[in-house]
Amino acid sequence: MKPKVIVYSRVPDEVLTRIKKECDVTYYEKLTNDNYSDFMKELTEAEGVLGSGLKVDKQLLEKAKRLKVVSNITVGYDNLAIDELTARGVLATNTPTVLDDTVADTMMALILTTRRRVVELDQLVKNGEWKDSIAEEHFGLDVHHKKLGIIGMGRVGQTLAKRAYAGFDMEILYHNRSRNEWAEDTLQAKYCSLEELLEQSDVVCLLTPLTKETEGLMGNQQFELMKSSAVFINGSRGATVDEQALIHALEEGKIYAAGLDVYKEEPVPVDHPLLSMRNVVSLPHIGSATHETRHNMAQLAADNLLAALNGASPPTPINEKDLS
Ligand SMILES: NC(=O)C1=CN([C@@H]2O[C@H](COP(=O)(O)OP(=O)(O)OC[C@H]3O[C@@H](n4cnc5c(N)ncnc54)[C@H](OP(=O)(O)O)[C@@H]3O)[C@@H](O)[C@H]2O)C=CC1
Ligand SMILES: O=CC(=O)O
Repeated sequence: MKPKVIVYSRVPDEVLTRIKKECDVTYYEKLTNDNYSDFMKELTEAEGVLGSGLKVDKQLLEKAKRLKVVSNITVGYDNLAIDELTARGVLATNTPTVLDDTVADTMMALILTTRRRVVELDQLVKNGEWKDSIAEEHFGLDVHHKKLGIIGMGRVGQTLAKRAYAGFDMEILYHNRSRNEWAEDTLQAKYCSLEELLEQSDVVCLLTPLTKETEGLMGNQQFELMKSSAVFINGSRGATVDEQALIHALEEGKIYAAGLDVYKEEPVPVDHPLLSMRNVVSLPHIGSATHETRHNMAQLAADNLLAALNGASPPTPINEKDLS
């Protein structure tokens, strides 16, 4: 008998067909209030789930007695209670590496749009406010030859650093808990304390995972250390930033602008104060959202799911080594 699997996010037809060849699939393009109770019923029999964004915690796992694998179609896995999964012998997998270039491109886009005021000036043209040659009040700030400080110099961080160093002649600073020798050797990246990085950088880009340690990592004290001409970019998770502190820093001119792909609450409410600020560029969590990359992520998630259900080692496991 084929193993029962739930795919709870939209995946390309080709990927779904591949999973269906080996599994008995229940497919929800997305979970909603209307289908959630059906999903929970299916979960009691499921051996595998595949999708993005589902909060997999103790409560949910208590209902999912037959579960063998949770295949996340994201690299970040702060939605998964890894200790609970491991304690139950459930394998968790994610989709690292295949999205690095696309997410780094998104971060570069936020850096350029915030410093060069691209969105604001686009609005000015479309509103018919371009009456004369643009004067100083609309000038932006350079990106090239400036200092880029990356908090979280991992796979995505170093892919961004490569672009900034080779394409924009930027000087790279970074802060991690451990050293990234590749970035130091190849990009002359300079390892800094968080405080040094914040004080010196013209662009601060946050790319850590969301963990107990990184929750609220950027607060009043941290924004206070930044240059008033610096921009802050968040590509990690919304909860790594105290949003009230960010609003305060922007209102008081303590920083120049912010480029955000992630928010504490997603979708971010339309009346959120950050959305009414002229110097905030806001994206709807689209770091990896290109056709090509989302396709590759879904393929990798399917590879992980099918390997785990076949008793093989999945390509990108999270907790495999902790399962006995
Ligand atoms: N906006 C989007 O669409 C996307 C968002 N992301 C987010 O980016 C995150 C990073 O992805 P990826 O680069 O693949 O992950 P990696 O694990 O490769 O990199 C994470 C980096 O963060 C550092 N880090 C972890 N904890 C801390 C800490 N407490 N203080 C300082 N640095 C820390 C790690 O270094 P060390 O262990 O030495 O501290 C590591 O270098 C994801 O977890 C996800 O949240 C990723 C893809 C798309
Ligand atoms: O936020 C996206 C991810 O892949 O993590």
